[in-house]
Amino acid sequence: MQGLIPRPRSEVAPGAVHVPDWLDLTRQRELLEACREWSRPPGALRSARLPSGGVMSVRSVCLGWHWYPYQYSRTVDDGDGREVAPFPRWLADWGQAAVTAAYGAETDHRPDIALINYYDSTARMGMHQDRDERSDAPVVSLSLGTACVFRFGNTDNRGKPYTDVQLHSGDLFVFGGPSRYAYHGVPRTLPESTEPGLGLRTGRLNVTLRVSGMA
Ligand SMILES: O=C(O)CCC(=O)C(=O)O
Ligand SMILES: [Fe+2]
Repeated sequence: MQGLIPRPRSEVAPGAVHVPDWLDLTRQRELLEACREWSRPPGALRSARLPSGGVMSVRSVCLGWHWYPYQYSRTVDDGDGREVAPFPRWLADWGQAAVTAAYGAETDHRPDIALINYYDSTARMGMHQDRDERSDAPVVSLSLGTACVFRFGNTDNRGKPYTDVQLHSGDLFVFGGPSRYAYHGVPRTLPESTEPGLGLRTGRLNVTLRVSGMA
């Protein structure tokens, strides 16, 4: 939430940078509108099934490459088999600008995967590494709606040491370099904290932009 007290940017771990309020309300609304578009059937948000038999509590849709545990495909292999929706050029531009904002240096960062996750008030995400990409380029994360506790850990295991950060609507988080393969997760959302001007009544959206390293 773009409150009265500005929240400082912070480097949570080397290469892991939190930039509060990176997206102003106009940009947040644009991204929300796009998420709504991407979530419309046949795209439709779905809960991925884990090999363990469990079902993820977040609902998601992908652009560019379709992710399901634990691989990428050009087709929705765990659904109706259709081709994944294209990754738009403007979103790659946002990804590039995000990396520049986080690291303070121009880059030629060109993401080609977006994972859009929707969290209702009970959804969470266990500690995991993002390691199904064949590129060690940074991961860009954008948040909309309800805030959450984002747990950013270490590269060795799911446990401590970790740092809990609150991600609010409009916040950017980038993890790359030595933090690219750090474990991270969302232990809970904070449903009492919404962004009133956004137009998302409940829940949280998170969009991660990634480089597949695949052709
Ligand atoms: O929702 C978030 O902030 C993190 C999402 C995430 O870690 C993922 O999609 O791999
Ligand atoms: Fe992740």
